[in-house]
Amino acid sequence: MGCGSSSPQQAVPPPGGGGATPPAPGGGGQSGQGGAYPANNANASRARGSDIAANNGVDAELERARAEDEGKIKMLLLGAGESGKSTIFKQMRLLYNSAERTDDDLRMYGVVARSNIVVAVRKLCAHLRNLGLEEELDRESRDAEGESGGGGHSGMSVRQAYDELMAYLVDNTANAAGGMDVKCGTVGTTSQDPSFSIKYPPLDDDLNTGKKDWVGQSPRAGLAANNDAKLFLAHHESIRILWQVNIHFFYGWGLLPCVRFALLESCWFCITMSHENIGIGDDGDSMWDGYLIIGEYLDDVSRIASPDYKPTVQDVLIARVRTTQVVMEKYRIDGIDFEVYDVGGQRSERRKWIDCFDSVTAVIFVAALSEYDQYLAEAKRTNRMVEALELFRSVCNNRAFSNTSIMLFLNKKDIFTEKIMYSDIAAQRPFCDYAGPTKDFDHGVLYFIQKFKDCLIDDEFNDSFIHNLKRSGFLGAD
Ligand SMILES: Nc1nc2c(ncn2[C@@H]2O[C@H](COP(=O)(O)OP(=O)(O)OP(=O)(O)O)[C@@H](O)[C@H]2O)c(=O)[nH]1
Ligand SMILES: [Mg+2]
Repeated sequence: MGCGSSSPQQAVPPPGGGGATPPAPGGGGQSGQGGAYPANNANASRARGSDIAANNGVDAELERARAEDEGKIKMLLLGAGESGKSTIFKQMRLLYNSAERTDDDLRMYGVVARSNIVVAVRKLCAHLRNLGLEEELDRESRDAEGESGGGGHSGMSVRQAYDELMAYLVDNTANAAGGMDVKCGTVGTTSQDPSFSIKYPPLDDDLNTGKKDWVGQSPRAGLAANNDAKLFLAHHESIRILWQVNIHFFYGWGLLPCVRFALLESCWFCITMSHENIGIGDDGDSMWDGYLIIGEYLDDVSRIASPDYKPTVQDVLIARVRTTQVVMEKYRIDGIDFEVYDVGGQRSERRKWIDCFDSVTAVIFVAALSEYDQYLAEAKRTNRMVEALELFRSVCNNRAFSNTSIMLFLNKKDIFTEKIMYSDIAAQRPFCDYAGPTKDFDHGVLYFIQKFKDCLIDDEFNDSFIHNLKRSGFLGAD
């Protein structure tokens, strides 16, 4: 999504974090070495005395830290990109940290939610066009509008909404600038009405009310996300209109056939081909996660567009921000101190992992079950599940974790359930040895569990360490 390194949690400093800190006065290793301050004997012995006192202080401090460390549980969330680590991290925070998120955090997530919607809608519109479905969109939406009585209070048709979104979100053929009236309708067919103009809102003001937008901008969300959030505010009505005829897709009804087809195709597209081909840049995220955003955010566009909008707990949970820093949260659960670390999973992020490999009590390895037929954002020919297995192998067999418990969390079960209905496991080259029945959840899960077990050199992996996560309560193992 390209929102930059905007995690709201505590960022972890590099190892030996005090490296850049100036030496404490009197505590430096150079005193008494005939350095900058020559001392007489009395001074020298006083200096030695203070050295000893300082050393004792340091020793006591180290001892205290060691004792503290001994009772502390340090947990790492590891796994490939987009496997769901940060979502679990956020879920843990919900369970164990009662502190409210700061307004600064919420503003960041507000920007991210809005930009997530734009990214998903951008992909959807681009695929509708790439698949030559514009005519169908016209026809089907006219039928649907006939039944529902039109596009809502703006009077815009679905096709006009689509054309506006194509122009502003996909093609950038209509460039918006703060506070200027701009024309729309440079692409497409039906919205080339020159009277069709929209006002691009100045940053913090709602288009219609002029009211200050609570979310505004968030430097922590990164430039791209802020720009997309601005686009969202300018075009949320079109997004709503395009979506309203598709409401409740997730519950199995109401989606225009062409939009449903584009959604499914776009998922296949991301699975089987490179994002580059669709010419809208590669945010590195799969359309399947766009699915979730489409399913959960898009029904709520008006709320999210409101100037009073403050992200809810659920909005924060599903907001997708690629992790680019190691972040840590501390909890105290039943009198035991926990430190939980979240890391970025994409290949370029993994070199930062080593910074937190010291004295780890437990690793939670997160793998998305649904990724068996998807390819990496950062290496388009590598199957995501194969990558997860390789990564798991290297984590389990890493000497740094020889005394560490490793738990495997199998995530995105909801997507897996839906996907196996039409994406055969055995049809994927790396998993052509799958001999179970098609469309069978249990056999599919057992097959992948065995694949993970096969990664272990010794066979000590205990089944109780394997968890399937529920979609709605991510941490509930079943
Ligand atoms: N449908 C569904 N989506 C999920 C689930 N878990 C996570 N997601 C979505 O998957 C996307 C990626 O999740 P993240 O938690 O950001 O993944 P990550 O492992 O932290 O990714 P990196 O930070 O890039 O390493 C987000 O859009 C989540 O909302 C799940 O169980 N089901
Ligand atoms: Mg993350």
